[in-house]
Amino acid sequence: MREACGVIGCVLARSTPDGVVNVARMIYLGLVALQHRGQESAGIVTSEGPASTHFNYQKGDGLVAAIFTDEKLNKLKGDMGLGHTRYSTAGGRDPTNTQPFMVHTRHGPLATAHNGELINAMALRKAIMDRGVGLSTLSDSELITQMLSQAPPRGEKAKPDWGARIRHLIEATPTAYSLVVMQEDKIYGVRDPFGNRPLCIGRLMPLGTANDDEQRKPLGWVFSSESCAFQSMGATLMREVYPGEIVELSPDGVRSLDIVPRPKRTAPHSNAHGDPDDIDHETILLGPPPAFCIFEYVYFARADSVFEGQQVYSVRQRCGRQLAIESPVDADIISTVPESATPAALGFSLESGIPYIEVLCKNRYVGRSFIQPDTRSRKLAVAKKFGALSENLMGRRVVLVDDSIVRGTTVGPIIQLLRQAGAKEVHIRVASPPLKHPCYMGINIPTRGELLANQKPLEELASHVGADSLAYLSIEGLRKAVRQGIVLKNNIPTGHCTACLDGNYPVNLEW
Ligand SMILES: O=P(O)(O)OC[C@H]1O[C@H](OP(=O)(O)OP(=O)(O)O)[C@H](O)[C@@H]1O
Ligand SMILES: NC(=O)CC[C@H](N)C(=O)O
Ligand code: SF4
Ligand SMILES: [Mg+2]
Repeated sequence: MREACGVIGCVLARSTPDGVVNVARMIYLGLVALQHRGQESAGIVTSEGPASTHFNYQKGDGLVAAIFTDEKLNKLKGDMGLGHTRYSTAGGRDPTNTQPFMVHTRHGPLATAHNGELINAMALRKAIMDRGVGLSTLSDSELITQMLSQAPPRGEKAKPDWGARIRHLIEATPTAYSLVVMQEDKIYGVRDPFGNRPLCIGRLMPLGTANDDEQRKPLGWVFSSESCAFQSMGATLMREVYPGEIVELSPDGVRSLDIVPRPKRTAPHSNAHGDPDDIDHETILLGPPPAFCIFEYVYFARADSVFEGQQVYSVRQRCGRQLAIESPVDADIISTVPESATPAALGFSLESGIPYIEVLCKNRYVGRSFIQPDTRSRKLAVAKKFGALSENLMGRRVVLVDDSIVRGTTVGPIIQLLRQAGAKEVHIRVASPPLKHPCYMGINIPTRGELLANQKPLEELASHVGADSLAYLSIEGLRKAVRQGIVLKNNIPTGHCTACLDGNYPVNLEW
């Protein structure tokens, strides 16, 4: 499986003295924390203020730490900026698709960074080209940048109305996107009305003082795909951007401009915390439920990130507990396929009372996913990533928990490895339901045929991969584990996309 992208936006407070915070370095730290979301390319764009005729930018291929040398970071001057770390879903790996995207508009430079995939990209592309606008890439994210560079159909008075432009974009494309948009001295954070991809707001705080955010003056404000980035930046989580919400960060603070519900619109004002304070719940409740990607909980996000008021780690642990209830095994030890499955394996162990013991040593220098062209390379890729802890395994009946099976690239060779190292039995327990349908919303889940769960009937999968038994968590079990810890302010409704599991896409696909 491939990850989603990671986005960052950062604005310094007007009162922050020069030289106290280096924005480019803050964004860099945030991107390093979001590295698990994309490993193909990354970029940072900074602005030196509303009077500037251009933005400063640096982009490159590969991992964040390798791209942004001291020399490059020193060139990124300015008190606000955007960052992006990419896994391509549209337009391929070509360097022209590396984000953030930038264009010069009638009102100065504009930059955008996008996590997700526009489900109606083809139609939007055609509409933009029909207006005589040329596009320079095949990326869906360029379409967003182009649409925002034009006035909305209702027109504008003397100045551009960025809230109205973004609202028009949201109305034109229902999902899937979390965006950061920089223009003049503002950064806008936007989640699509289904809230399919994550985005949260943080306060950049002075370091080494008491942990009382309300009493201290923030040094600035940040957007991030995941809250795990805030700790690395010395920021604290304020809240998530709500589905359909447009939030503005400026040197003066955080302001909620609008929430575009599914399907009607309200216009809330915001209080001192940037929270919308007059949400029209009736209108929001009338629409279909939100569709936050449930796989953020299962696999994509870092375990210390918080979504919907709960830490991802706790959800994964509850998935493991639920799996132990649904598919118990008589065994000697419970173990994990490091890393993202570890909380689920611990949950399985706690629920079953069977001890948790590590059986695989993971090479920390091998990245998350390893897509190799042929079977031999794939098997060797597993050997490259994992070594067996044979003394923990010898003669034992092992339950091996993984968070998900996509192509089955990992599971088969690992079972072989454990047996060769002396395991007596290997039982596979998967802490998510079978993946049967492709994703069109920003995650590269392959075609139906490539998905292991579609290759054999469930009863035959264990012998197909060489396990003594194999069982998945049920869809209801996953939903229960996710819903149990949700804590939301303002009674905003919740809902999760489970399309890759049950084929129920949040919107009608146009093809
Ligand atoms: O069935 P497959 O096609 O092999 O894909 C599933 C595996 O890929 C992921 O791990 P990954 O190595 O990407 O990341 P991790 O180290 O965070 O677990 C996931 O956690 C599974 O282990
Ligand atoms: N993984 C993502 O979120 C990708 C964003 C965008 N569709 C791109 O391909 O650049
Ligand atoms: S189809 Fe699956 S991976 Fe894609 S958004 Fe929905 S839950 Fe997430
Ligand atoms: Mg894994």
